[in-house]
Amino acid sequence: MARFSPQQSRPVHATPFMNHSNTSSDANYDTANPSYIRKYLRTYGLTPPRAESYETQKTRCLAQLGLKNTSIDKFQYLSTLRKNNVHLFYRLVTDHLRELTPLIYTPVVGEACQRWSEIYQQPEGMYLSWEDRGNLAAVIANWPQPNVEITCITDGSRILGLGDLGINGMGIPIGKLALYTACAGIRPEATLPLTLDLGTGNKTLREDPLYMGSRREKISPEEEREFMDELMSALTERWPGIVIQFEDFKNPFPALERYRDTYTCFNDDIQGTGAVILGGVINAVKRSGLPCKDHRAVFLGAGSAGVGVAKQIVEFFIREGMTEDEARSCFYLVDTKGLVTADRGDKLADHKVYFARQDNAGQQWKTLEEVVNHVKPTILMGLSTIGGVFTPEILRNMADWNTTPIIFPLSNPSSKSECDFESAVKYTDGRCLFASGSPFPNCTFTNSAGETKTYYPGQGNNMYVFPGIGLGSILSKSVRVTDSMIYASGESLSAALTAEELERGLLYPDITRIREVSIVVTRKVIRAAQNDKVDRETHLRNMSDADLENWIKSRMYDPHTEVRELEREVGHLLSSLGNLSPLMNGSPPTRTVLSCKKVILDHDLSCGLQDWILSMA
Ligand SMILES: O=C([O-])CC(=O)C(=O)O
Ligand SMILES: [Mg+2]
Repeated sequence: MARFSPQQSRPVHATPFMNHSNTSSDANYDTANPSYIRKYLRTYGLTPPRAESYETQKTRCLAQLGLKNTSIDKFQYLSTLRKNNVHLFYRLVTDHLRELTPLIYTPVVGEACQRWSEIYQQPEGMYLSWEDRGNLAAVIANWPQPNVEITCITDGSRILGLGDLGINGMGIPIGKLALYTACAGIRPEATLPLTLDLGTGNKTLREDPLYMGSRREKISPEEEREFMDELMSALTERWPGIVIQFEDFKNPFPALERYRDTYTCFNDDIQGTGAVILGGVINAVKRSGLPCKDHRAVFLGAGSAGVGVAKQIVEFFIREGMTEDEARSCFYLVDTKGLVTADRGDKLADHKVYFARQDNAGQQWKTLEEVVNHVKPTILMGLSTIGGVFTPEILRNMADWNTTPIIFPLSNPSSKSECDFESAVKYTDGRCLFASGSPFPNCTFTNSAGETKTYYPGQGNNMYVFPGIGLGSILSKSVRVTDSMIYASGESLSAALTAEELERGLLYPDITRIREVSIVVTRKVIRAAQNDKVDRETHLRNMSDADLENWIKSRMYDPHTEVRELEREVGHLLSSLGNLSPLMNGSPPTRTVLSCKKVILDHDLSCGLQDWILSMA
């Protein structure tokens, strides 16, 4: 089926779902379409007469966005734009990544999720409930797009650092997949946002009359496993090879362990966050001038992200020549009970055991302050979801102990960040190497030597790697997402900075270059898949790096060329139609008849030759 068929464009839509934002159907009403395209699409007369340039459309959209007073108003405006004109939405986002990603993704998406049931306006993505078990394949069959390549799934049980938001977490899969499209060019209609309604432990939500999910308590882990087994097989049955990203599960380890060897899946919070921080840490360690073995890292937060990040850095230290034990001993994880030690007296969750300290000689440190004073770390990581917990005193101490303290407050959204950029710069006298999960503005600061400078924060957000992990897995047709593919995404990110970015002291590439960076990340992910022999698109193995990058680029959706694609398609159709008349004399070759038949069927043409051609084939 052609992408833009007249059938889809008829004002009477077959199902209400035809309008959801992951279809391109409403782009048929693009005010940029010239009149012959409108006639072909049968939308002529249904939009204002003038065919506009993108510049005009952009001016109008940005002006309208500027009239919205609150972040939620802006979020909703952009959601509606995505629904009404998906290509225009992505043109705007790719042209204004710095300004618009915070509105469609972290941090505003966090507020949108908190208020999802209140602000809900239109269907986007799929919701699957515990009540649907046994019938998941039938429900999934309702999704109107035939060629889904990637899905992002949440059960809403740990949305960013905001806790259990139940089905209100839907903003997250939608936001993540919008970045897959904007940053890595995965076609919008090839993405499926998926939220599982498996109950919620959030009593306030269960009692909220507007809450749109089921009122049950969260199902048991055994029930969840049964549901997930059915879901994984239903998804791959309908879309063989689909890439499955798990997101914001309260306990993400069981699903990852259970499915990582049998499905093309990964967990963004463990692996994506791990890889993106790896990328920033490689650069920060280099910048610090200290060898890996002299680093000591305190992690506040020993959940999925904390452990995921620490493990990626252990791998980096090992690759730099340390033994695994030496590498592991550089890490001090702190949870709500204090430093994670083997003899603390409580039963440690499985994922914490690897990092439990054995060298504490029976002593326990209960608070972050105590641990930090004991360890005097070179690296301070925040994955705790406790806003402001990196106090001025802790930051000052970090600056006393280190020439270039590495400070990464990674919790999202901004309100949960362990400190803001300005405080980090101020209390370390401008010497910190900084990255946060959510964006912060630049700041200008005069240090104790009287030098005034503009400082640029790093945004160590997984948006730098997950688009490339996803695209690399799709294009290489990987049967699994291996550890080396994840590592490669972070390592390639660290090497992607330009000379100018290094000069500015950045740890991550400028966000405006993210599409370019995603191509490099994708190439490295594909190469890692090839090394691990999990790729099924084996003809890519023999391509040079330059050819592979060009090929990746050629496979990426570019919202700016969509109108031209449509013009090409219609041009092709018109010339095919032009070829029909000579066929009336004598019997045409079968190949020509078949191609005409295809044109007719694809485009639902009702021309006079239709019956004749169909009868010949
Ligand atoms: O969504 C984000 O910005 C990063 C992330 O995965 C999380 O905080 O859970
Ligand atoms: Mg997440």
